[in-house]
Amino acid sequence: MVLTRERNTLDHAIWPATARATPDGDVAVGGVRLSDIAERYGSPVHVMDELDVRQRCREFRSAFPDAEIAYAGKAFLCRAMARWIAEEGLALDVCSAGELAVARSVRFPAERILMHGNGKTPEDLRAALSYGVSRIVLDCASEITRLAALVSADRPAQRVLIRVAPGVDGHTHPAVATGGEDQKFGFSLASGVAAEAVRRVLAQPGLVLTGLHCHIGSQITSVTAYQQAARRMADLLAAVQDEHGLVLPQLDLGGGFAVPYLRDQHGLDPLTLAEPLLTTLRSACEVRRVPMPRVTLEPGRAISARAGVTLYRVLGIKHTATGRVFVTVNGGMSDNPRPSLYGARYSMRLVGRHAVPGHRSVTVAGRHCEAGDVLVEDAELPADLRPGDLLASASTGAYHHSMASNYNLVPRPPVVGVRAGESRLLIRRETETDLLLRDVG
Ligand SMILES: Cc1ncc(COP(=O)(O)O)c(C=O)c1O
Ligand SMILES: N[C@@H](CCCC[NH3+])C(=O)O
Repeated sequence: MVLTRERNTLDHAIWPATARATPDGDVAVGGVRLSDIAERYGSPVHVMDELDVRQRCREFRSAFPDAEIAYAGKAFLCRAMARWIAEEGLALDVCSAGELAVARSVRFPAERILMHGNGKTPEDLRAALSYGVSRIVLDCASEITRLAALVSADRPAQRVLIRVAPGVDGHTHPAVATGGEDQKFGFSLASGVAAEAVRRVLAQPGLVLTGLHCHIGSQITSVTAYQQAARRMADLLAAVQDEHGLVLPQLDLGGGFAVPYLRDQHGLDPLTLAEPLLTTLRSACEVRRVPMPRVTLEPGRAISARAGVTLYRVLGIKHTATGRVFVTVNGGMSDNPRPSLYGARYSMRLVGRHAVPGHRSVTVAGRHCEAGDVLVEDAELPADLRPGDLLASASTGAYHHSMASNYNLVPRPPVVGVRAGESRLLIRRETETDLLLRDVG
């Protein structure tokens, strides 16, 4: 069997750190063959490379040694992930009582948890207070009074940050752009609403303002956008110092650092960002005569995306009258909604066997009842692809399982962790019994 080198290599920009192509056409991640994982746990199945996650955590910590790195749990959270994050010394950003429940179940240190959300419910706030999370990031005026009312007189004041909309364009997909004025997150800096939020928080005895926060969006490649946000936030730090004589010790610049999903795409790695961002912030603080605050960063995707691989079985191959070839797999928009939500592009690779030479461009479609349920529009796959073959999609560790749905009442796939030649179930496959449990009518 002849295989070109190009097709048998793995691009580690998008595949997990431990991924290796095996001589017989398979891929091993964490020392475990993907075809063995599909055999043992069924498909579709998400695979998470523990070492990849840990390495990404270490890269952030060494690029920003003085900063707090808070993993954004919305990208992917389960108990094992929360333990890895805690062990690597990161903090955790949660944005619901549900995410907090996972953190709580592994006793993630409350001192290292921040709670976010533009619409936190009273239940979210109560859960945060009851676990004693170190900071709650306030996002709208009514939340200031709601939280203050929940903080009882006999407990210590709650530390809070204020989320600011800094008016920065991160040049990303509109659905995940959160730095500008015309979106739902935060208090506007330009209109003075953020400065008014500071006044309101300072008037609440149950709340202690410890800093400011902004998050300009997700999948951002521009260092300049982060620099601009840092300057604008330094403006507000200075304004708070001037008006209230208050030095805020923390500045949370959010997450959003891009990762590549295809070999020709660019990401924004922590080492590239660190020096220009911190230099900009330091000099902005100097010019405005405010002390340099402690920086927090909140990477989600940049920690977990590349650790993930999703495996699918080919169910059928269809040739349309227009000449298009559809390869239908046993998953789709319920385990990966990103192509239909953002037009996100992915790769697909045959694993588990060698193909005879010869590739063609095909559309990999999901099993859901939507014409738009397409995972990859233009996958280069072997011409001898057949039903039963196993396909692997790389960079699926962030915003896949966490955004999965039960559309068409298809149970959500399991998540399997791999490390040092061993695999273990982290989240089991959802069953029809699970689905029926909620249906109590
Ligand atoms: C407040 C906040 N922090 C951090 C993140 C993590 O974003 P990303 O996964 O793009 O790093 C998000 C999501 O965009 C967010 O809303
Ligand atoms: N869900 C988005 C990112 C949103 C980040 C959360 N604020 C994605 O899949 O790219």
